[in-house]
Order: sequence, then structure tokens, then C-alpha cells
Amino acid sequence: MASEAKRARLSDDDRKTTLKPLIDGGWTMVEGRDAIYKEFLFKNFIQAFGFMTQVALQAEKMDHHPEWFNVYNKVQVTLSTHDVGGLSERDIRLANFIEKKAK
Ligand SMILES: C[C@H](O)[C@H](O)[C@H]1CNC2=NC(N)=NC(=O)C2=N1
Repeated sequence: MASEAKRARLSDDDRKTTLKPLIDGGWTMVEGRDAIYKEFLFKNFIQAFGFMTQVALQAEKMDHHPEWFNVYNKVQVTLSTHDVGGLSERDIRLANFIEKKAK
């Protein structure tokens, strides 16, 4: 798939199939924009930062970067595709990677 296509806004069908499992898993829609949000809690800062490091390397590989905020053991993540002003396939892929690493 071309990179422009990957950054296309998710269709209604995509939202029912690929987005729904993430929402069921604790991601929420951000009010007033087409973006998803989840808060992750770790044992301590080192665990949180280890998680962030893994996500950062994957984000760079995908050329798709999270909006996030960290204090000590808490990491708040917002995902959206700035180039298209909303959710795309890349947000789904990054969210699924994040879920895997946050376990
Ligand atoms: C030039 C570069 O490829 C773009 O700015 C990329 C970088 N990372 C990105 N990250 C996110 N979340 N959305 C984007 O649209 C985006 N675009």
C-alpha cells in the first residue's frame, strides 16, 4: 500500500473492524477531534521510560509519532494522523504495537 493511502482517514467499515477492538480495550475517542487516547500506568519511571523507548523506535520506523505526556510512572498517549487530520491505518498499527508492549 502506498504511504499516502496508509495515511487516508479510516473508513466507517475500518472503524467497525480495526478501531472497535482498541476502544473495547480501553482507548477512548478524544473529544472534538478524530484521535484516540489511553493512559498507561507502570511500576516506576524506568518501566514507563522503557515502554516509551520501544514505542519511540517503532514510531520512527513507521514515520508515525505519538503525542504523549509522561510523569513518573504514567504515560498518556494520543494517536492521530496529522497529515490527514484524523485516524488512519497507522494509528491502528501503532496502537496495537503499544498494547503489545504495555503488557
Ligand atoms: C514528514 C513526515 O513524514 C510526516 O510529518 C509524518 C511524521 N510523523 C507523523 N506522525 C503522526 N502521528 N502523524 C503524521 O501525519 C505524521 N507525519
